[in-house]
Amino acid sequence: MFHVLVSDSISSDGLAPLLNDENINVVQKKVSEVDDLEKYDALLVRSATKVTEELLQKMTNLKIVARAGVGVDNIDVEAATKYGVVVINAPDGNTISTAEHTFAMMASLVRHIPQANVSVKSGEWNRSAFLGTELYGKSLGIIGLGRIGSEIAKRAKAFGMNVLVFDPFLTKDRAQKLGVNSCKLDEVLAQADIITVHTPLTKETRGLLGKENIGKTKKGVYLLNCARGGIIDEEALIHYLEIGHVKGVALDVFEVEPPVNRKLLDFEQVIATPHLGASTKEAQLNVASQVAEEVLKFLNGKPVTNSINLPTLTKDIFDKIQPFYKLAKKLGQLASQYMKEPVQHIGIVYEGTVAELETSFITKAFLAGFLGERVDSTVNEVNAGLMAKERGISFSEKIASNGSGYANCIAVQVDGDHRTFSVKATYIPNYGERIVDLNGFDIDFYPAGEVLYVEHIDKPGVIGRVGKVLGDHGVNIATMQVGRKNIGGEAIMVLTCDKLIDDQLIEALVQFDDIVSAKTIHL
Ligand SMILES: NC(=O)C1=CN([C@@H]2O[C@H](COP(=O)(O)OP(=O)(O)OC[C@H]3O[C@@H](n4cnc5c(N)ncnc54)[C@H](O)[C@@H]3O)[C@@H](O)[C@H]2O)C=CC1
Ligand SMILES: O=C(O)CCC(=O)C(=O)O
Repeated sequence: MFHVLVSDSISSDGLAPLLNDENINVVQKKVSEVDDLEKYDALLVRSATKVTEELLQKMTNLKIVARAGVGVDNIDVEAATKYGVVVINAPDGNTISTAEHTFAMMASLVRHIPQANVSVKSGEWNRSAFLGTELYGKSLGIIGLGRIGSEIAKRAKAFGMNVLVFDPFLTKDRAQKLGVNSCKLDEVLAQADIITVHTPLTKETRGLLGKENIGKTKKGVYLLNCARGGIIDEEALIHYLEIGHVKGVALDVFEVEPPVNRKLLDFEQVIATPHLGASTKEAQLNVASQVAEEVLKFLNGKPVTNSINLPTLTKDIFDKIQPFYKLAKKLGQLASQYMKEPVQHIGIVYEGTVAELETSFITKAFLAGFLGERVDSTVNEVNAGLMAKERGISFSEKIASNGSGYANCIAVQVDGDHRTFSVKATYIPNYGERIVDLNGFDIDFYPAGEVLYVEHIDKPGVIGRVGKVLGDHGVNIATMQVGRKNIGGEAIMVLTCDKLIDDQLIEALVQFDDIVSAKTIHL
């Protein structure tokens, strides 16, 4: 008998596969009301239950946590991974509902429907107070064109809106297919009449619309957040509402839920819902049945698809693959940070001993590393292939014989909209990972920590200048490697540093004529 705890309100119809299984005992109670937490094999949550490390420590028999929804920011995925607990979600069950809710919020916002509703119900008939704006012909800025953003784009086009999108990972092909204009963030900010955010909450997106960026928007802009509290900074919003720069705001999500920032909610031109994006019968049935079926499969020893953290390989095979899996993931992070532009194709070639292993899993590890820099924490080797395809990135793998001269070698080429990036790496048992070729330059370094990548002309004094700039900024160099194709020609320098390299340091480096570019990469 398996014990399953459902600790948030999840559709009972959707839970039917679990409720109807006589080998499964389902308890529907809040975590705080359960005193035998240690007996449960599975935990099903929405966003109210916080799956903390402390809770995981108490649930000693727990094998799987299922999130009936998309965002897993209420689950400590790292701690779950540490305790060997699989975390799954239902990534697309609530996409349509959230897109429709956002659209409803947008229409309500520009036509003052919530305010007019309150006014009529209180006995007033004040038609002139609620003069609205048409959506037709307006420019809608969408930040984050994933599942939800794409559905909003389709609806906006049907309303005759001009759709401007900022998503650093949006390819030309996908933008063309959806009929949207792919823009830089500043272009969206400057041109959009209405801006809606649909990214996950990550360290890059927290405060994405903060004091500086909201300041770049048109006076009279409308802003919406139906993704995650914190992507639009609440204090900055208050400021721009107070000075009349922002005309109206629609919020479904808040930095703290329920919201504590009453000042924001007190503005007449702010409309709000209590995190209702996914609250439809359909979405709740979808996400509940998706996770119920996955949990049932998992408890019966079958592989699951929407796993956030753990791979589904046997330990024996995983142990052999692990060094290459770790290396491939780092290569993915390296390529993603180097490219910082839309990518069309990723080609991976395996040589030597690595080619005898389950390379499709290693390719997925590369994709997980690559997409993890761009999408959110829900990317892993289980879902990376699907996610890459969804984002218009094709990938291929080949097995080659010899060539590199190393006992094993992973060679990757990434083709972007404007350029190509290539890297070769090897794993030497008892020694470690080495990058042995970067963009066609022979090099040899251990990929870890803060990496400074400098493209320069091979001339005397360049290395000294770089060293001095780092010294002047208090950055200690741990290792340094140079590579060139011919004397006096193009060259690269790869330094690993003991401290974060900031934008000022990069600006100081690119002042020199012989330094073509400088980038930081965190591995
Ligand atoms: N209000 C609600 O009830 C719901 C809210 N959500 C939230 O909506 C978010 C988006 O959901 P999906 O569309 O399913 O996710 P998704 O993963 O399909 O799309 C996210 C998109 O954001 C883009 N992105 C990542 N970092 C970015 C950045 N710095 N700047 C611009 N774009 C960036 C990614 O490239 C991707 O295309 C979820 O992470 C979740 O937090 C999801 C469902 C319901
Ligand atoms: O469970 C809910 O209603 C919240 C949905 C959500 O925010 C998500 O799926 O990320």
